[in-house]
Amino acid sequence: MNDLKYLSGFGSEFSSEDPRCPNSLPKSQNSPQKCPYGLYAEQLSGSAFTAPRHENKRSWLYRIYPSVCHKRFKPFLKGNITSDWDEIKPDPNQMRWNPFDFPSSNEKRDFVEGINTICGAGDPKLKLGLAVHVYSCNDSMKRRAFYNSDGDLLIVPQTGKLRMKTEFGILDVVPNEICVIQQGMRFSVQVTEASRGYILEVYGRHFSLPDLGPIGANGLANPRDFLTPVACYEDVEENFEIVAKYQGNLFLCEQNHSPFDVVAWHGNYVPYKYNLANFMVINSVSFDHCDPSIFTVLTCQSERSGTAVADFVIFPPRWSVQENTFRPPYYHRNCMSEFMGLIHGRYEAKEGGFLPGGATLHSIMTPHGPDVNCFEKASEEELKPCRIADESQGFMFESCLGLAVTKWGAQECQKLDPNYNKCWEGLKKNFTGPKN
Ligand SMILES: O=C(O)Cc1cc(O)ccc1O
Ligand SMILES: [Fe+2]
Repeated sequence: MNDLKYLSGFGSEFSSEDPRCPNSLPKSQNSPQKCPYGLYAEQLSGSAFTAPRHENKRSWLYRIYPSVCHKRFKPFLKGNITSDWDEIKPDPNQMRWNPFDFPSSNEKRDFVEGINTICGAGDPKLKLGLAVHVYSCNDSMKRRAFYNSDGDLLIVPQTGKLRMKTEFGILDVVPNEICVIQQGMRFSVQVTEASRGYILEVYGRHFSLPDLGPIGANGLANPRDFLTPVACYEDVEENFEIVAKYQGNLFLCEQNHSPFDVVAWHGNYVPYKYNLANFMVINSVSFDHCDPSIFTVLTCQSERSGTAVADFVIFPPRWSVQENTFRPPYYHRNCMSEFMGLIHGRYEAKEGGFLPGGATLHSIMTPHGPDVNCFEKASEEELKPCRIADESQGFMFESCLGLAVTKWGAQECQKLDPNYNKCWEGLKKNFTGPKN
């Protein structure tokens, strides 16, 4: 199973049949009196039935058993997932986390047990807001599947390949790729080594591609580079656990068959992956530093136009050519929250201290920008065309909401770097004008 097949496109109407059951998709209707091969028809709705056509999302799944064939849910008390944003007092300080730990080798932890919430805002009950989590695991989910009833998960692996077995088929996701598993979709994560990464969860709308405006019809993340799996069922009648995240808490129920029993499906509500190396980078070729929104891969919009509950932005390898310009990120204060992670390499504004597998949070209006070394180097360097962020990939989850840090993020993970502010302490006074 190494040559997985994928369907290409973003937001397309796809259809897929497992080749072991030709003609398993009903023709020209969704719900025939009897489905081919004795399958059950089941609709998975990702939008209100009545949502406008351009936002209307649903898929039809043709499966061996309908999903309702399961026992009752009970609380599942593992990991540190939460949507309680009042665990600790607010703290506007710049925050930097050292790389998060892998599980110790004498402990077995699967993906769902290994999710820890760092920060977030809003309420899954109101379908508004987001959460940022990190995961760290060393065991595959065996006869266990997970689904999130609270929203969509954008998963950013940092170490280790994830084999995402979903109801729609199988996706392999390696570091420098991302995947999105949308609300309600069942999946199971298989790993082959200690694995770690980041998760952006959005409670409200689904992710969309940013508008391109004057860029034109092509560029940034192109729709054809988004890949969706093909139908691949298993007919296994054994005990399976279904873990659900519901209103910020985990629950577990059992059933006597595999949830990955979908023989055929069609629709526009699907899981997908994207390779960040396919991002077509657009940037300034004259002077000045573009705002990082120019690197937006996916956005989850709020009701306010042009304002995101969460943007997923990357800092990809590229040429830097601006003339007469301080080329790294400018010093700034932002009305948005900025959570950053590093997949590999180094981030141009902070060559030390911000490490792969770690993170930073610069909260609303909290000042930040290049560290002392970066400022001094970039103020003096000869402005030849040069590659930046080569062999590197940083990213940002940027949100219009104020993010609260959880108890795990602030205390229990023990990764906060108390010396983060020192990186700006040596900034000198270079002022040459009169005193008053
Ligand atoms: O703070 C950061 O490092 C992220 C960032 C990058 C950039 O190029 C411009 C603004 C910005 O917030
Ligand atoms: Fe910033």
